[in-house]
Amino acid sequence: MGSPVHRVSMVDTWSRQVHPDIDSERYVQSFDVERLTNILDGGAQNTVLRRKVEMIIHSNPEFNRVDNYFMTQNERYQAAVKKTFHLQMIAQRLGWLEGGRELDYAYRTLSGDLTLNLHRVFQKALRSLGSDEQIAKWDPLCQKLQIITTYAQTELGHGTYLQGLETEATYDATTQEFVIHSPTMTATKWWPGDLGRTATHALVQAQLICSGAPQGMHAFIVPIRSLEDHTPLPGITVGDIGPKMDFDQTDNGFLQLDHVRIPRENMLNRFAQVLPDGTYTRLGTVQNNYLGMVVVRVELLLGEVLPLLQKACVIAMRYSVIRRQSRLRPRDPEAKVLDYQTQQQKLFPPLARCYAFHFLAVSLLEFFQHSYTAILDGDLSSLPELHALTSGMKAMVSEFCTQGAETCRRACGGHGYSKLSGLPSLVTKVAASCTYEGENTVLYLQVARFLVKSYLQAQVSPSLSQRSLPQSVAYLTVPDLARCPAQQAADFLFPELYTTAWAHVAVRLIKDSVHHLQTLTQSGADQYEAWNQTTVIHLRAAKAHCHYVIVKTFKEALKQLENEPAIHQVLKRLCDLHALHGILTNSGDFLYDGFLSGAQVDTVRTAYLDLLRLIRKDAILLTDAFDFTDQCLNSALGCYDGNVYERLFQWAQKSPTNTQGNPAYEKYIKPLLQNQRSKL
Ligand SMILES: CCCCCCC/C=C/C(=O)SCCNC(=O)CCNC(=O)[C@H](O)C(C)(C)COP(=O)(O)OP(=O)(O)OC[C@H]1O[C@@H](n2cnc3c(N)ncnc32)[C@H](O)[C@@H]1OP(=O)(O)O
Ligand SMILES: Cc1cc2nc3c(=O)[nH]c(=O)nc-3n(C[C@H](O)[C@H](O)[C@H](O)COP(=O)(O)OP(=O)(O)OC[C@H]3O[C@@H](n4cnc5c(N)ncnc54)[C@H](O)[C@@H]3O)c2cc1C
Repeated sequence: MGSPVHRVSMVDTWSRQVHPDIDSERYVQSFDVERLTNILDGGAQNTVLRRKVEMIIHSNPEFNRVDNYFMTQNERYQAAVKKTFHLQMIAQRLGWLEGGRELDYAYRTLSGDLTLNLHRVFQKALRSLGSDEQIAKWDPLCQKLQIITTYAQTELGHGTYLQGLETEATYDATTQEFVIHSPTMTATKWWPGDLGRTATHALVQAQLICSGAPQGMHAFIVPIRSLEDHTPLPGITVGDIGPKMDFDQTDNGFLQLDHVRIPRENMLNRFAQVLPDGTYTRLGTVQNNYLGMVVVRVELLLGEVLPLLQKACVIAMRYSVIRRQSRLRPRDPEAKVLDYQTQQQKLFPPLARCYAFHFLAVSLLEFFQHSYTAILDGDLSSLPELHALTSGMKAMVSEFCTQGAETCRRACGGHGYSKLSGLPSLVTKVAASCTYEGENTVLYLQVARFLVKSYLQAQVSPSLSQRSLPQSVAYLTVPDLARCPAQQAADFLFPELYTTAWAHVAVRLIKDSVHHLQTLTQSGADQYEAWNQTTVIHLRAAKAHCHYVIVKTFKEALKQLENEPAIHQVLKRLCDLHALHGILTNSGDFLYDGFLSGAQVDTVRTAYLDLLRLIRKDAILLTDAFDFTDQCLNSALGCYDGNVYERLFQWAQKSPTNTQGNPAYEKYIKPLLQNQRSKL
């Protein structure tokens, strides 16, 4: 078993006693929590390493985060720079490499406290879009922080529609340079992280113009600040975009370029290049230059988005066994709020999603690693499926993590509204993930486009396409059940059954979306108008497909755990809950064509409610298994020991509003009172 000491706060020396209400949740363990942590970490040796990294960080006062909630935007930024560079020094001393496990664990531990996230995005884009020589030149500079970089794609006028970007990169063959220019106000780069005050170089996505002809979006490395004193270079106007919903630690910035000249070698040229005389050559389509985004979408899920929901679940679950409110029976003591079925209904579906999304992200990463090397070598055959999968999964995971985090916040009642609970900042952070790296609706529609193509391919030659269709849509050719055979609640607890049910709904909705599209085009609408008039229908189909992929992946992950019965049992319950919750919240889609009857939906609900009861006894252990330290959670409600009220009270005392007197009294209240008194 894992040592609880590791998880207990090291900052609050007064609280060493674990609250009996949370202690009792850990008495009887129906599975080995430590083993589940190991599984989530990808092996026991990783757990050991992660904890070692956490110890190094937590024992270092430079990384203290207790004052975070009381800082201004400026203070947060400065603290983040300080911590980021301190971490880099530690990493250099201990030999932690970028991309290595130790630094990844350090980033996880300090998530939300560091800056230079876009420096890492730049590196991923460089490795995807740069030639081997370009990587060899720029990557070491990035690694040693000799240059600080950002990824500058979005403009004031365009974020989604990359073909609409206005920044120009015009090739001048006489000097063999590109002239990078923002021709309009709306061409101003807007949003890139680390740009406002920190970066020395930007990867600028711009429309390439060669011999007078536009060639679409390409990536250029542009120096923007002096390496001597960080002042903006000639032709560069740069600054911070101002207050945001969150991400105070990040200097999201703006950038205007006035005919800035860079050498020809600064265009990233793995997939396209400009020869000295201005001849342009390209491998495949211009969309290959979007590869950097695909990479980041995959890595975001496990690295950034999912931990936000996991943390929200840990906090809300722990608080819910400490918080006692009302009585279940008149003579009982007040009940833990987690014992109310409605509280379980709030918290257990997000908890189940934490696990579903974990196994999804692991499987997606495997698929990605498998196809990425081939793509870099010029074999682009897996790119359409990779793009569709990463787009869909990024959209669904961020959508449900955002929804789940807000549900957790509200499940904590009034205290969930206090920043000291940690929940508001989790909610506002995760909300951004629905927008950055591709706005979710837009990404779902990319999935829909892929589904329409795949469906049509499957129709042309079902037997041929059974072999040639990408694996994630192979189910489009599998003979479908018209009616669900399940009758009893227990029948719905077969992963094969509910995966088939989701496949049925996805196929029907995809077929329906294609039908509507074709009906409109046959009635005279052009293909673009027909597409727009059916996008609401396509969106639904894309979401059903994503549900199917996630349920199927969870089912397959369970299969790998069959030799660990206790863990298998508890995760199977979560998988069942996840799938059945999805059916219940989308029951119209299952009822529509009679796949399920009303009576069967009732039976699904019976099975689902039973699962809530079963999961209840393991709920705290299932969140303990995420193994976040108290420092990492930084929540007065979510600490391992459950001493919620003491901590909330103590933390509130640190507020400057309590420690710095009340200047408003001296300035406004006192004079008014004195004035009134003098008139009496
Ligand atoms: C601690 C927290 C850290 C937080 C860090 C946050 C950092 C955030 C960074 C950012 O946000 S960077 C900016 C991200 N921006 C985006 O993601 C933009 C979103 N837009 C797009 O991805 C694309 O423009 C689009 C929406 C996919 C559409 O592009 P376009 O209009 O050019 O293409 P289409 O006409 O729709 O499609 C043509 C063809 O190309 C295929 N395709 C599109 N994208 C890709 C891709 N990435 N990879 C491969 N293929 C792609 C598409 O499927 C079409 O194929 P066919 O159907 O014609 O076969
Ligand atoms: C916190 C944060 C950090 C960011 N960091 C960076 C960064 O480092 N670098 C960078 O380059 N960018 C960054 N961005 C920008 C981000 O990538 C874009 O905001 C995002 O891609 C969405 O684009 P947009 O803002 O143009 O939204 P829009 O596309 O204008 O979306 C507005 C609405 O229009 C809808 N819409 C748009 N197009 C379509 C369509 N074709 N069909 C149907 N509906 C459509 C959307 O669904 C949405 O409802 C960041 C943004 C945030 C919030």
